[in-house]
Amino acid sequence: MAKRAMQCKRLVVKIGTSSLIHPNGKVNLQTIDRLAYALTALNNQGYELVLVTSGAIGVGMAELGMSKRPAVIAEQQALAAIGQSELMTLYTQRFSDYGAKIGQLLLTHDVFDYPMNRQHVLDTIDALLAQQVIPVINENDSVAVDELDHRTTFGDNDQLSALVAKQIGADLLVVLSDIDGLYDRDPNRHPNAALMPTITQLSAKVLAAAGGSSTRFGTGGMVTKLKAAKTMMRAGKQMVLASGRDPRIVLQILAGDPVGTWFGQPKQAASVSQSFQ
Ligand SMILES: Nc1ncnc2c1ncn2[C@@H]1O[C@H](COP(=O)(O)OP(=O)(O)O)[C@@H](O)[C@H]1O
Ligand SMILES: N[C@@H](CCC(=O)OP(=O)(O)O)C(=O)O
Repeated sequence: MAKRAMQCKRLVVKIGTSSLIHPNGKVNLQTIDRLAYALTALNNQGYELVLVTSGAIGVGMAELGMSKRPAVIAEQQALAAIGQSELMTLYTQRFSDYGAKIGQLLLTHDVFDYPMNRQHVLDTIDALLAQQVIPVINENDSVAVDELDHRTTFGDNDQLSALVAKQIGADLLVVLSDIDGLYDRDPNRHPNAALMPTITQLSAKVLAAAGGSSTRFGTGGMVTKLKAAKTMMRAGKQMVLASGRDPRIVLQILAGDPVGTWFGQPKQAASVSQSFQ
């Protein structure tokens, strides 16, 4: 297969809990290390990038040796408070191993609804990027209760990452998940499911393919990832959904390797779809 034509200067990379935590509940240090390596490599090449990371609750559970996520919201928030600082410690260590600096932003989606708050966030991100510091974003879990229990249709890091990408004018959102792309059915439930490499329209068939999460640590499943794709496509931008098993895949994505599922507008797909002839 030929390469995809990826025109990109500014990108957002989102990684989900299920890529950061082993099935046994321990933190996946190799994934964090490889993510830090890949993003630092891109930073050094001159890309402007932002990391949106989940994992605060998962790392908090690992810290306390808990195997089951508590149902009580305040307990989840307490775990996020514990895990977020540990997560940032791990990122700070690993990024500094490769010579990159990072800065933390904890956001709620509604900051973008208020022009002054929005401007402050955008100014902060711009100032970090101007210093080649990589902004590392998570949802502010002690405030953003909606997302923790998914009682509302909005709010999770898949959609937050798309919102951030749109607001900062990123060309590309890369969503790293525990699955290597969008399938025509949930592959964890249907072994014969087929990967869909290129999506130019979120048709009823595509939307119907998306199920929820079937893992212990993930939350949104494919539904929130397609909502993120919709935000990017409407903004005229691209998204790639790929496996977070080895985050160095981001380097392959930017090199145009046809991995995962590419989402974009039909006119952008002209160059992309040639790769699948
Ligand atoms: N059509 C589909 N294609 C791929 N994955 C799907 C689909 N429908 C549901 N899923 C589920 O979505 C999961 C990924 O979402 P999630 O568990 O929230 O991961 P993350 O923590 O990476 O955000 C997959 O493991 C899979 O079980
Ligand atoms: N903000 C929460 C995670 C929310 C979330 O969207 O999780 P995921 O579905 O794993 O990307 C945390 O850091 O634990």
